[in-house]
Amino acid sequence: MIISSQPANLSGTSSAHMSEEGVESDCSCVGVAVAVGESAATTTAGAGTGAGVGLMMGRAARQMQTHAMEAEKPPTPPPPPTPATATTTTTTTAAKTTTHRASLTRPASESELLVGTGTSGTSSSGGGRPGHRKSSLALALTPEDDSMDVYQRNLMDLKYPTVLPPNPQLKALLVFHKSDSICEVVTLACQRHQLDVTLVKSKEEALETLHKSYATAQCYHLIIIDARSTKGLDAEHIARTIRHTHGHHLTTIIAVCKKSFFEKDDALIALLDAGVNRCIAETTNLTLCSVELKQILHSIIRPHNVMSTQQALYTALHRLKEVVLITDDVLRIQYANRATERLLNMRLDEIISKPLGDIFVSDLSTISEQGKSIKEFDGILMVRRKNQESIPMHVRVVPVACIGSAPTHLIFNFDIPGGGMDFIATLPQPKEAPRGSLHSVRRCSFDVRSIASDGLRRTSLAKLTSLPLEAPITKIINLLSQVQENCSADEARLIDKVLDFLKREGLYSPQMKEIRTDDPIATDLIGALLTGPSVYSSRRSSNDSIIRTGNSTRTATIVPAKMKANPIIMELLEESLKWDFDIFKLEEITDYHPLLYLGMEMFRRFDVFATLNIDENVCKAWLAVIEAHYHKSNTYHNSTHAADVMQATGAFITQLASKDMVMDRMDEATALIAAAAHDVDHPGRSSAFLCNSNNPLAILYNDLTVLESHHAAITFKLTLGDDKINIFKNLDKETYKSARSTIIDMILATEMTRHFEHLAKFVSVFGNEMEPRELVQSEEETSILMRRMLIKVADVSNPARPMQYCIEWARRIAEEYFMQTDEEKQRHMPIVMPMFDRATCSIPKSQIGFIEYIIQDMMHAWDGFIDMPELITCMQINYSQWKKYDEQGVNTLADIMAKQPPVGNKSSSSK
Ligand SMILES: Nc1ncnc2c1ncn2[C@@H]1O[C@@H]2COP(=O)(O)O[C@H]2[C@H]1O
Repeated sequence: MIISSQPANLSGTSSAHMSEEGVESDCSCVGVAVAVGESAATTTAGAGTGAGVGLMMGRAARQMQTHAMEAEKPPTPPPPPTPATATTTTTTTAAKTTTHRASLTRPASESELLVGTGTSGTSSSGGGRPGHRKSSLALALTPEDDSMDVYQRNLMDLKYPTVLPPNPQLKALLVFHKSDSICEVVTLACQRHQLDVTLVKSKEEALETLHKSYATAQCYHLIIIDARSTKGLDAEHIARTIRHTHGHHLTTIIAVCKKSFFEKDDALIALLDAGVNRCIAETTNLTLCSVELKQILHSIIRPHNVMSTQQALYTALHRLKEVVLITDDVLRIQYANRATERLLNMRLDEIISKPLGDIFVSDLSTISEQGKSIKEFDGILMVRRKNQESIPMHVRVVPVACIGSAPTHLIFNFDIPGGGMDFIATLPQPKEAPRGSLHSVRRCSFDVRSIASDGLRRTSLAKLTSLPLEAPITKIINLLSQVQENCSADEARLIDKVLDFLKREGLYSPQMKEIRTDDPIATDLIGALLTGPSVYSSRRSSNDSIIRTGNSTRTATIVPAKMKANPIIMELLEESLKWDFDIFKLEEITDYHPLLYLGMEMFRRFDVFATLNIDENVCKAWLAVIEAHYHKSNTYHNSTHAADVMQATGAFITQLASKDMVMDRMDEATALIAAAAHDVDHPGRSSAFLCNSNNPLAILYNDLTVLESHHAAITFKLTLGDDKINIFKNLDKETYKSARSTIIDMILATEMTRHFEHLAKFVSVFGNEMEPRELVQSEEETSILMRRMLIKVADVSNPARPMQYCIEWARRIAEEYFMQTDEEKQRHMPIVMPMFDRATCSIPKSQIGFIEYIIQDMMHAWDGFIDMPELITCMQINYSQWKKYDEQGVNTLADIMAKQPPVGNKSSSSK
């Protein structure tokens, strides 16, 4: 006695709604996968577009037209089953039990076998070798009889080739609490049908075995659970759990129940509801059990295999470049492939279930009439796209009967009159993975063979695919390509654009075109800051001479200045962590040694002496030497700027700590050291200038990150070059290595050509709702991003300082730019920022541009992270002030300075 479940276990695939008749009908009209020429078999997702039609038609359809109706004839009936003989069933040793093997591999006795063979199914007949399945063709083409000669006969009968379903060695997992006689009979029945049997005794063991089988892609096709009593095993629970286990939603589950269960249906229905496909009654009769099992193999497991073949065909159809639409007999759209979406410029949900009349301008009555009389249509129809544009299409309509003789579906196959596919070319192209990505190479493995005529190329591509290399960007591109498989035409187009950008070089590099071209100051300044020096190289004049900058022989002559215990300095330094700290006053009262004083204060506050395990005097000497290597003649890039950046760094570290984002002591120390040294030996000219003048530094660093490379290198050259100033000398090797790497990374991060790259990365990690630690980045990677942003913001924080300081910094940088322009003019060099000409420059405009393009977003991102609203407030006040000056025509340095109250006692460097 058997109670069958609904074939609910088939749901979840697009083939779910197919009747078996539908499946059989399919065999007459496939061929798409071959026509598409893509690796359909590798893609299982995406084909399930919701169509409930078991019919296919593609390029092959054209040639098939004349045979189409023939194809609708019922398939050739399979020959009757061949009676099995006793001698054909002596193959029970096939089973490879992995668990409790000893109890299962007992060969069946002759008598048992004789009893069991009378009515058993046929697939084990024919002398099949133990553990070896017969030709897959047999199962595929002759569902009721798998002997080779029958297969050949049927193949001859088939007008159109079919796709063979997979035919793996079937594996059965038996979950029996104990190996009693029932368990033995089930085992023997399985072995009789050449199933590879594994026996387990508990739910845990069963799930572990299933997990392993999934992990090794060796899933079980059949699971038989002992459901006779809930004492040993809770079959209902096991079935439910299995259904929720990865890879087992389609596995066939059988429950062996007590005979008495079949008298009241509650228990059986509960089992079926839990995901069991069929309940069978316990029996010690091997024949009965074997027949039950054979029926299960035929009625459940084989259809699953056939269904999986349909999935491959759906995938092929989905990828087809030709437009294929399938309607039901009343012309409601049941299926549309992706080419249809592109043609109509509509999403699938806008197409499916709609009356066909919605997309055709032409009268369709002829088609439906002809459909009823089972004739084909071949002619021109006007198709209406989403934008109401009408286009003529050559349409072929083939009626298909799935059940009975009346057509149940109509297959529409479109192309352009005259065969020109130019129209399609103007639409978004099929979603191929970007060229060059490993994904594209993998997906197009068939194409590789056909396109690459020379074997060498083929081999190298094949090698490429097997390399375990995949950049994160490739992963992103692959993921997006996967998304494209199933999205609407509009979304696919957008993703195309995204992919286009992702494939470009310099992902995070700013694009000049985004800068307003009618704003020459912004164009000049931002262009000079954000683009590499190469843009200027073509403008280099031939008579440029090599100049030497800096003085790298100062080390020996530096004598650390005696620090005066000046109460005014000490009082000022009390405020050294405040955002409105007066760095210019410190510059003045320390006699232009702000870095030494501020540096010592910061080192003391953040316990750097202890962290580096170094004497205070070494630190003092180090600061003095570093300060001495800042050029006093620079109006902006002097040691006051270094002290200012160090002060901002200290303020940020303090704020981070107050927000429970404490940096470790070494990170604090390295951040302060990097800040102090980040512009050391700056020549007061930009990298572009150095490149244009063939400066030795530009030659040394190949025009790349010239100044920042120099600042980092000279920092270590000076530090390691003199034991008296070597602040790292007591660090162990590993700690030193890591500290050095952090300092170099931070100094290099101040290079403005990579400004947007750093900002974008920071925002993508910290601007996210998720906790940074939940993102792909490691903790170390996120802390690197944070440190880079910290020093960058500190470096260009001057527009977010209180207004009088902001204006003074603007004056200093403008003056330094002017001096560069002066020299460029004088030496007939390319002028990097022509607008920074002291005679004509508008300082407010330059500051407005600088804030708008560089500072604003960064400050908001940083404030969002660190929570220092005073940065934003100051920046906004300054911005309004610059706007006001601009409106008032207060442009030159002189005009602006005339409006300011005195700041400190201006030095020669700040005049
Ligand atoms: N207020 C400002 N106005 C214009 N440019 C600035 C200003 N502050 C900093 N900069 C530029 O930003 C750059 C940051 O890196 P540098 O310190 O090498 O050089 C800096 C200057 O070129």
